[in-house]
Amino acid sequence: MSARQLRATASAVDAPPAAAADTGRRAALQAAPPPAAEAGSAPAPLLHVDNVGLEYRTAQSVVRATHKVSFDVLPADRFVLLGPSGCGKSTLLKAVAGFLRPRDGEILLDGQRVRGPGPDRIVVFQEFDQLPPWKTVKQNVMFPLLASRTLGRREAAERALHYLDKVGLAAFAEAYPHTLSGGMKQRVAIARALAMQPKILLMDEPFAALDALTRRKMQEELLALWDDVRFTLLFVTHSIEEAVIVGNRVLLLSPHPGRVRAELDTADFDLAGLGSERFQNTVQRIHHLLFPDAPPPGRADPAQLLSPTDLRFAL
Ligand SMILES: Nc1ncnc2c1ncn2[C@@H]1O[C@H](COP(=O)(O)OP(=O)(O)OP(=O)(O)O)[C@@H](O)[C@H]1O
Repeated sequence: MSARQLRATASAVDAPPAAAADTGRRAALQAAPPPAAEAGSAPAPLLHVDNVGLEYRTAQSVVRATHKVSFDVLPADRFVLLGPSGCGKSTLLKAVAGFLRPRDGEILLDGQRVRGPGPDRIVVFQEFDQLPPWKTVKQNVMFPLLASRTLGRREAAERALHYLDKVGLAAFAEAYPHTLSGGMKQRVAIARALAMQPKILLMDEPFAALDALTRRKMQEELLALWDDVRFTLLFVTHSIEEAVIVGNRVLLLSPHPGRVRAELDTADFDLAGLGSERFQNTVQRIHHLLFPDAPPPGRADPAQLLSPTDLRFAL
C-alpha cells in the first residue's frame, strides 16, 4: 500500500464523525485511489454499478429495494456491501448476477451491460443445501463446468480436484455432501464457484449460518485463497467486523431502501488486528455512520463475530 493510500485510509476510518459530516460523508470516506491512479492510469472497473434502483413488483404493491446506488469494483477487489437487514444488499447481488433487472440505472461487467445470468458471475449462498446431495463433492464441483460446456469430463475432473485442493478438501472428493460439516459444504461451494473461473465471485452472507469460530476460520481461509488466486469478490454481510476483515473496500448502505452512505478503504485490516483498539474504533465509527443517532455498540468480543455489531439486529 502506498503512503498516500495509508493516509487516505487513516482519514477514512479515524476522522471524527463530526468531521465526516462537515465534509460530506461520501467525500470524506471515498476509497483511496489505487497506486496506478497516481501514475495516471487507473485500472478500468470490472463491475460498474451506476445509479441503480431496484424494486419488487407484485399485483398489490411495489417494494423499492435500492435507490440510486453507484459503485465500481476493480479487478481483484474484495468489495463488501454492508448494511442493515432489508437495505437491499442481496437484491443488489441478485441484480449483478443477472437475476433481476434494474428499474433505473445500469450494471456493466467488463464494459458489457448485464442482461441476465452468465457463467462469468457465480454466486455462493448462505444455505448449506446448495449442493445436490446425490452427487459426490467432485461431481458437484464438476457439474457447472460440464453443464455450461466449459470443459470436457476429463478436464473438468482435473480442474475440480485442483480447486478442491485449494480449499483443503481433495481428500473428500468422493464423499457425499451429507457427510460434510457446514463449513466443509461452504468450502465445496467456493471451490465449485472458483472452478468456473468467473470474472467476479458473488457471495451472499456465505458464513452467516456457521458458528462463530468456524466463521472466523472461513474468513481466514477465504483471505488465504484470495492471496493465492486473486479473484474479484463482491461479498454481502450484516456484520461490521466481517466486512472490515474480508473487504479491502466496503460500501455502507443506509436502511431501506438502500442508498450509499459511504465507501471505506479497509485494506489495512485483517484478522490479526481483530481485537486491537484501532479495529474496535473503526467498527464503532462505521456503526455511527450507519446509525448516527444510536448509542455506540458494545465492544465486540473478538471470539464472537456475531457480535453486537451484527446489523441484523440494528434496525
Ligand atoms: N422477492 C421479494 N418480493 C418482494 N420484496 C422483496 C423480495 N425480496 C426482498 N424484498 C424486499 O426488498 C428489500 C430488500 O431486501 P434484501 O433481501 O435485498 O435486503 P438485505 O439487505 O439483503 O437484507 P438481509 O440482510 O436481511 O438479507 C426488503 O424490503 C425486502 O423485504
